[in-house]
Amino acid sequence: MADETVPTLDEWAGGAEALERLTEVFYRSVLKDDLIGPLFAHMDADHPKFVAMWLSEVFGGPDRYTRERGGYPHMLRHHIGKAITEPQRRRWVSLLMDAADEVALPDDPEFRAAFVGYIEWGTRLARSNSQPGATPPTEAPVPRWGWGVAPPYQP
Ligand code: HEM
Repeated sequence: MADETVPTLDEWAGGAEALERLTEVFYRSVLKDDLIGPLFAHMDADHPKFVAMWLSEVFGGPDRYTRERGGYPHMLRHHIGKAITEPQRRRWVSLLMDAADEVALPDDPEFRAAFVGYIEWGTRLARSNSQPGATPPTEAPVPRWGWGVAPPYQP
């Protein structure tokens, strides 16, 4: 059973609003980036909102991406065949971390460790699922990410 006294990562981050601010700033810099900008040239204007919904659900918030956007299968379809390279993955991570600082997501060690842990995991899956001939599972729940070994420090 979840420990009710420990906030979710979504709550700690500031909820949907904070994650939307994050993805707005992030995709603004992605679009200007030489290495990964071209991959996103035709993205939906609401793409930042959809990715914020995904992140909020992963981090323990409401299951809006599953209910309103098609869940894991829909997200997966967007990565299939994109042949994301390791330098592109690293740039994606790096720009997201810059955006996290810019919008002032909580910068305590516990939150950032959990946040970067999911982002490393998720981007490595996105890269491998995007390779030609990849056969990732086509059905799966949206993953749920928690604090791991270091919940918020409470003296
Ligand atoms: C934790 C890592 C990642 C997450 C959570 C994530 C999440 C998502 C989601 C939710 C969508 C679908 C949005 C929708 O519902 O319309 C999407 C699409 C996409 N993602 Fe990712 N992604 C990740 C990593 C990456 C990486 C590393 C790249 C490439 C460097 C990438 C490239 C794309 C592209 C090109 C699309 C389609 C954009 C379009 O609409 O044209 N993603 N991603």
